[in-house]
Parts: sequence; C-alpha cells; structure tokens
Amino acid sequence: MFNKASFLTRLVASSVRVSEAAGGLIKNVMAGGDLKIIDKSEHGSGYDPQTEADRRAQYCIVQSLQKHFKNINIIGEEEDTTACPEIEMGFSADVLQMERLMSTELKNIQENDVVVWVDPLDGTSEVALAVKNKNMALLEQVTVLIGIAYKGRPVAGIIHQPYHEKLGRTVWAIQGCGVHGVVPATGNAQKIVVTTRSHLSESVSNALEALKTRNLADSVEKVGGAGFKVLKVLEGCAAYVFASAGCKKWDTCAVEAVLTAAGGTLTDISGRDIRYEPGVQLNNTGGVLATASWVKHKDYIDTIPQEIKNMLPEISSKK
Ligand SMILES: Nc1ncnc2c1ncn2[C@@H]1O[C@H](COP(=O)(O)O)[C@@H](O)[C@H]1OP(=O)(O)O
Ligand SMILES: [Mg+2]
Ligand SMILES: [Mg+2]
Ligand SMILES: [Mg+2]
Repeated sequence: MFNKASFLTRLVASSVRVSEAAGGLIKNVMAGGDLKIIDKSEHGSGYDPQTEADRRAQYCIVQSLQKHFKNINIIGEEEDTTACPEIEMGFSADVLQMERLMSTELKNIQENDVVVWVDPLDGTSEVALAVKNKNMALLEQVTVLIGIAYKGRPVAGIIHQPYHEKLGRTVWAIQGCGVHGVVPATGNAQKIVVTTRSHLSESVSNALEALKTRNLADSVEKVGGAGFKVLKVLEGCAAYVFASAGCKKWDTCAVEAVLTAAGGTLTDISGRDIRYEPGVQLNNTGGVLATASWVKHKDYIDTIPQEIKNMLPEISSKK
C-alpha cells in the first residue's frame, strides 16, 4: 500500500508518524527533568533558547525521513543535534487514503522537487518557562512542525501537539484534500487576535492598537509558538498578528499549508506571500499575519499602518 502511493503521499504519511515520534521524545526529555538549555542568540540579540528536546527531536525527524527518502532537502531549525536511537519508519494509513483526492500535479511531485521545513519544537521559550515556574499548562503551546514546499509554496503540513489533552493530537493537510485532526471553526461572535507572548515589541503593540480601533480585534491573547497560534486561529480566533521580524520559515511553512486547506490565509503583514524555495532567506522579514476563513484577510492588511509595513520589508534572498 505504502510503496504504491505517490511520493508526496508517502512523505506526508511518514511525516505524521515522525512528528508523533518527535513528540514522544520531547515528553521523555521533559519527564527526565534536565533540559540542558543553551542560548543560541548572538551576543546582545536577546534570548534564543534550545533544549535537549529540540536537539533530539530534530535528529529523529531528519534521520527518520532520510531513511525513506535518501536525497530529500530538509531545512531544520537546529544545527546542533543529539543522536538518539529512535528512528520512526511507520506511516499513517489515513494519509494514504487521501491519494484519490490529490491533483495530478501533486501526484507527480518527485523527491528533488520539494523542500521540507522542520521545526522540531516550536515554543521552546514556553518549555523553559514551564519548567522554571512549574507551570506545566504552558506545555500545551508546544508543537512539532513539518512543512512541505513545492515550487516555493507550501503544499502539505503537519502540526503535532504532544500536550493536547492526555494523548496529544496531529493536525495535517495536503492541498485539495481537506484538514484532518481538527474541525475548523466557521465563525465567532468575538474577534480574538493572538500574538506573541515572548517577543512583544512596539511594532507588534502598535499594529494591535490599529486593529482594535477598526473593530478587527475585540480582545488580544498572548500565547507562545507559531504552531499553537495557528491552531488557535483554526479553533475560533480571528487572526494571528506578528508585526515584527524573528519568526522563521520553519515556523510558518507547515502552519500555512494547514490553515490554507481550512480556508484561511497566511502572508506577511503587507499581504505578500511567504516563499519557501531552497536558498531563500530563512527569516520572515515581513512579519506574519494569519487569518481565519471567516474574516477578511485584506481588512487586516489594510489596517496595519504603513509605517510599520515600511519597517518590515521583504528580503527574499539570503545574499
Ligand atoms: N526573535 C526570535 N528569535 C528566534 N525565534 C523566534 C523569534 N521570534 C519568534 N521566533 C520563533 O517563532 C515562534 C513564534 O514566536 P512567538 O511565540 O514569539 O510568537 C517562537 O516559538 C520561535 O520558535 P521556536 O520556539 O521554535 O524557537
Ligand atoms: Mg519555532
Ligand atoms: Mg523550534
Ligand atoms: Mg528556536
């Protein structure tokens, strides 16, 4: 069954199981209690934590995917990893069922046509804070993100949330095949906007103030992680607004694929598409704006002040 499926179907079917294996490793490290946190930030550029869970999860994801797909181009967040014996070779039979809905173009995609963007643990700051403050409720904000880009744009994504209720959950989508693992909200009387908990800045606050004056943000919730914020948008929040730089392509590729499949939209704060081809700039220099299917993305774009947009230009190439 697995071997007969198209490359993209097999990649997503494997990635679902691999994301869950990474979630298991994250839980093991947490249970062990020693996070071995290091600060990745360049001198004076803020705090950018990495834990043993980030390092192990990245190793497991990359090694597992390379076992099935030898030459696959994976761009993951972590450069330093910790070798671990857990290699996941399983696949999701539910994903294989979706092959019948896929377009011919997607079925014809080959291994060297894609870039896989991996965030082995999104919400590292929240993990560090959960342990420091003994507030384990924050762990709900942790996700494992695997996004698949073809011709520079996301075509499939996996968001695994290890601490959702008791067992965790995996939300995934392939373009044209619907969203699985969550029932997207179709509206909400309140327009709740989610934004960063740990990277607040003046431009983020000013963008939110502008949205409030136009009744596009009835209230604001500050939570961690790009994955968790997009899950919130899928489940009833109106928008995710991050009018600042710092978020990277591995934070947005998977979530954009899932949100788009649910009828939502994700762009930078000026309304430009985010690109995911090889060699592209890793930073989302234009910020991030994600909206639910039931609000107008353009209203949010039009309301964010031009001076904030000017501070966040698109820089498409690394050089
Ligand atoms: N200044 C930054 N430096 C490093 N990572 C950032 C920065 N801003 C955002 N991120 C990444 O984007 C995610 C969403 O940001 P926020 O929670 O502030 O809205 C964070 O969890 C973090 O991912 P990660 O936890 O994988 O390092
Ligand atoms: Mg991240
Ligand atoms: Mg991460
Ligand atoms: Mg990080």
